[in-house]
Amino acid sequence: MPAAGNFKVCVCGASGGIGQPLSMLIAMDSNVAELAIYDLSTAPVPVQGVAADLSHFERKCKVTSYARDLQSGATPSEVLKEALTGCHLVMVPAGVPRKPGMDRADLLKVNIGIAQEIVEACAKFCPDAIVGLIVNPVNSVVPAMAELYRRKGLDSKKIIGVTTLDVVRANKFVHEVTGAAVDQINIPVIGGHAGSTILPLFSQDAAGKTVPADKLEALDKRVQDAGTEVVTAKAGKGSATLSMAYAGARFASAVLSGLAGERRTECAYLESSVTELPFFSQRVTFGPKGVEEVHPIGPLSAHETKRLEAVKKQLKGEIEDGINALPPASKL
Ligand SMILES: NC(=O)C1=CN([C@@H]2O[C@H](COP(=O)(O)OP(=O)(O)OC[C@H]3O[C@@H](n4cnc5c(N)ncnc54)[C@H](O)[C@@H]3O)[C@@H](O)[C@H]2O)C=CC1
Ligand SMILES: O=C([O-])CC(=O)C(=O)O
Repeated sequence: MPAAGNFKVCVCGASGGIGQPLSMLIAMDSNVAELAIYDLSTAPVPVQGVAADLSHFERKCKVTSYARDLQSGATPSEVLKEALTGCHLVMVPAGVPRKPGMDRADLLKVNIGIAQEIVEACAKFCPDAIVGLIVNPVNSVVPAMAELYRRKGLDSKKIIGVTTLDVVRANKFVHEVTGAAVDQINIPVIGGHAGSTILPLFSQDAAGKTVPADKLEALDKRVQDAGTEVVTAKAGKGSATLSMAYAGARFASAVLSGLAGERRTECAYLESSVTELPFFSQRVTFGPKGVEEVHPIGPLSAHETKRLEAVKKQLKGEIEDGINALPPASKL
């Protein structure tokens, strides 16, 4: 593993609403020496233009771009070979966002194919890299892509769903209710990343514990519905992009710091044995080899214990939906 400051990162879907600000924040991370960005030639902004723009930062990071022209017949693997070779971390915000009235699960059919072509290329060209999947529905896409890695004999714990935005939101909302310093709040959010599968553990944080009992349920519900709050406010023009880029950069920074030997802990969704479900989001410590420790859930309040049962019920079905949506092994 290279020393701190010498990592290569690829962002796939870099011209999109999340991809552009995420690429910007990653290019500013002092651990990143090279940033490769990838998108389709049909993206609203040419990815070459995003790279030209990013390459003017007064930062050491070298930025390269890769566009897949759908007319040329080039496969994702052909275009991604150079982008992915030597990568330590691949972030994937490529995919379709939801519109008002849709659930994240409605995106599975289209987004699983997008995730698959990128993850297949990661398996070929950077099988040891951590792959951070932002693309929705995280609850289903991550199990499917981890299964794809497993079938290829690769480490399925390299495939990680980015749920950091749920923690970021829970921290901000607790700050608003309690007035506690926002940088002192760290609410673990466990379970999954859709509706009632999102379970903030207010009882495990000093400020979270002080939320008045009569406000707890509404706060829990607000964290669950925060994505929809943004989708509704954007009125058909997309979902959270800026807060997601902020959260994605926080996740990327934790992974790269860990690889550099400075261990960091974040909540993340991956293959897990902390519950009877095969995939779950919980606190994870990133170290020099990637995922170093998957932490147990810890003590829960009565409200959280009750909610956990509902989380498991919904998440179980969404994990199965993802794995069932993956083409049979022979077609991979
Ligand atoms: N995990 C989380 O907490 C969150 C996840 N999301 C998800 O992130 C995804 C992206 O959202 P936005 O950036 O707002 O969408 P967007 O439409 O603004 O950008 C998506 C980008 O992906 C590119 N793309 C599409 N198909 C591709 C392919 N086959 N190969 C490479 N690039 C491809 C598009 O050209 C576009 O530039 C959505 O699925 C959304 O639901 C959004 C917010 C939070
Ligand atoms: O709500 C959406 O569709 C996007 C998302 O995952 C979020 O903002 O948490």
